[in-house]
Amino acid sequence: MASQLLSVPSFSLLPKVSPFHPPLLSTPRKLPLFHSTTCSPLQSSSNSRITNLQAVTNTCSETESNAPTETTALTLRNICQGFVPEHILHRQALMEEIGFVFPTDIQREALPTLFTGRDCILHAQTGSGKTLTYLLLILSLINPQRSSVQAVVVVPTRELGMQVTKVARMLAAKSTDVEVKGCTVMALLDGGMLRRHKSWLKAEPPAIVVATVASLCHMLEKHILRLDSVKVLVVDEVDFLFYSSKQAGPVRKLLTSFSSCDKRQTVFASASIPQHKHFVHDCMQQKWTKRDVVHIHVSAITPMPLCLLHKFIVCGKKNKHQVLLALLESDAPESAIIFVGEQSEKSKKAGNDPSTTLLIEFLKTSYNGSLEILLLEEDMNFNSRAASLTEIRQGGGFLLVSTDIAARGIDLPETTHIFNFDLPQTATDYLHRAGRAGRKPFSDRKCIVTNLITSEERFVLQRFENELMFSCEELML
Ligand SMILES: Nc1ncnc2c1ncn2[C@@H]1O[C@H](COP(=O)(O)OP(=O)(O)OP(=O)(O)O)[C@@H](O)[C@H]1O
Repeated sequence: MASQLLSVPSFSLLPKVSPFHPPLLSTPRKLPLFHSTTCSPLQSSSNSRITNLQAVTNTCSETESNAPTETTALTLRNICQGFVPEHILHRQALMEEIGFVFPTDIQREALPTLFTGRDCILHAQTGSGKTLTYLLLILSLINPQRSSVQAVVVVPTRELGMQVTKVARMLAAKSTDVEVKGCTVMALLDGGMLRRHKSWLKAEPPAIVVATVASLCHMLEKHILRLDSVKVLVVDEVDFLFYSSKQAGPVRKLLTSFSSCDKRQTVFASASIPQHKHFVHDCMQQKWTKRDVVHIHVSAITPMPLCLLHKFIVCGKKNKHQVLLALLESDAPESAIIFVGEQSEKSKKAGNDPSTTLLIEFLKTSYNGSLEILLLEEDMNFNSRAASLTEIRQGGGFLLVSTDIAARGIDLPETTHIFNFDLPQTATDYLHRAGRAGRKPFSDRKCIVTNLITSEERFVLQRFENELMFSCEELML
């Protein structure tokens, strides 16, 4: 089994410097373009891999998962029965209304392992349902009768935290037909009202806390929150947090000083784990996880969803706005996100307007379509950021201009088009931006990612194509 998959080209995003381990290669490997057919949701995923590092004693060999062959009728309920409380599985909202009937590949591969209590690294494409995977584990472990924090989910941004909290509350809500206490979920996020949270934590600790790193560490350092009763600690977008100069230190402290890996189940999730073998090794060495951590890698040879079609158009910097307008008219997206690069410090100092502002102003005067134009960027205050996303969530039909703040984890399933008005900095950023579209796990619908580039940027896009193994079709002006 172990050797079978070793010949498959391994996907690995290579950052310039790894916070996990010194880089092995300084330049990205040029990989052949490789396409494979997507796994039907009901088939076992032939390109998924599960690595158990203890079993293979540091060789980082990868074994094909032994997913059952007769999975045709396997439902989420089948997988969760006996682990997740019946009243949650019974809830109409979970199974039918929301449409969570069949498991996605990562849910089918990971849940049985997670239910055994093993630490896991969930490594699967954007929009593949990693959130529901770890939330179902959490619901299988917590006791609503106990008044203590039993699960913590750490996220990189307030926006992602709000989204995860919403899903957790929906799943954990008190059932109407049975006498079972619902679980409380606290959102402990940057920009939140920490004073109110302090009183809440003292009066009646919630069972689940969804937190940004800074807010969580603040509460831990002030001894307002303790992790003694925590059974499961999830770090979502784990690579992003480890690469963030501000957040990496506090995350490590959280994993090793504020709590011990021996006393909790640890789950890491992301669609991109650069140099994942080193990362798994470091997880064990640094005691971020136990030594029998399992790396569950779904769609290892197709890092981006195959329902995404990638295009590019070469244009001059000066006519980018007009080209975008023409694309919006010709493509007529149902909902779209336009990603714009962050303003440089130099440009800020020179007193220039950020590109986001310029683009919003241009669209407001020139775009005649029916989509509502919205803005999301770091420099907005937290209330305006929340308002932008709330407006979006009330039904699609949006044209969201955003920096990379919307690139990680944000789930807007109505998004049909992504426009990279400015190219992202890295292939990993490309993967996450593109992955804001194509987020309906069982849909065949194609979504489009269009890159507006100058002729000098063509080689950068080609590098992304090689690293992420996709190909981009050229559009002519
Ligand atoms: N079993 C399922 N059946 C149908 N839809 C599902 C299922 N599981 C998850 N989804 C939906 O799929 C979408 C993507 O899920 P989710 O946000 O968890 O993706 P993700 O893997 O965390 O992506 P990312 O890496 O971008 O954060 C959500 O809208 C979610 O409701």
